[in-house]
Amino acid sequence: MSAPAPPVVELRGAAFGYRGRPVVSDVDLTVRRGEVVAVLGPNGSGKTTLVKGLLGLSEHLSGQVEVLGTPLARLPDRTRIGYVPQRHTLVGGVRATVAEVVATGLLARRPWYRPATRADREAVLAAVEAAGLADRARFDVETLSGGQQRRVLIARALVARPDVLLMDEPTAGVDRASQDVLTSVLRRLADAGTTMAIVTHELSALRGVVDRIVEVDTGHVTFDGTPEGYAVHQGALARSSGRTAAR
Ligand SMILES: Nc1ncnc2c1ncn2[C@@H]1O[C@H](COP(=O)(O)OP(=O)(O)OP(=O)(O)O)[C@@H](O)[C@H]1O
Repeated sequence: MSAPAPPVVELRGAAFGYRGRPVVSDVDLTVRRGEVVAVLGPNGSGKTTLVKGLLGLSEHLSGQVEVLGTPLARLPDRTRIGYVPQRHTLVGGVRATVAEVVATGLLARRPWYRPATRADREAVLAAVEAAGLADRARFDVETLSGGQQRRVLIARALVARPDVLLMDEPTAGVDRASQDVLTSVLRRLADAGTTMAIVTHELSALRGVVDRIVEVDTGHVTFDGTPEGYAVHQGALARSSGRTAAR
């Protein structure tokens, strides 16, 4: 058997929250290179707080958090983590093309006043293409659908070639056809070996994309295993509560 891939994200007894109050706690979680993990759970269970904790956007209150072997607080380069936030589209007063918005994903590495290099432009085109938007690169983002705008945000997160991509409900709130396109983009990224943690309520949209499921309930990880194992876990829960398993 080959050795397991190296961990990209490693949490041991970690707690995250706001203003000193934990929302998620006792989290033990290892995400290895190339894994695609779905983070599931009821509304308000702490999924977003957990993901934001890896970005320094919620407070890290206790336990160990390492990204690529470096404690989070000492991580020198946050562009190693890509992030697609929840419920965001790009409407607003600023007019910009798809390529321009995606290029802003490189600004954390390159100050705005230094001209873009050829490598930067190639990285932008590669990210736009990975998001299935090659034919829209020169379009104003405000002319795009909500699902296409979501893909612009995925491209913006990808352009700095992060070691792990964190996404908060990437398929929520878009119509079925856009959801299918988003799913195929995520599948291509997974096939290319992109490490991803995806918060979602729509596991069915990610069938065949995720290879592991982490369930968060009332601030704790209550399941961590394969999609098949999760189906068994849900069935057992339904039986123990006297309900028939949802089909
Ligand atoms: N900025 C904040 N300050 C204080 N409390 C917050 C903040 N953001 C979220 N919370 C609280 O943390 C708890 C968990 O919220 P969180 O958004 O992490 O849950 P979630 O599982 O992602 O929910 P959903 O599925 O609805 O997005 C909630 O009680 C929420 O009110």
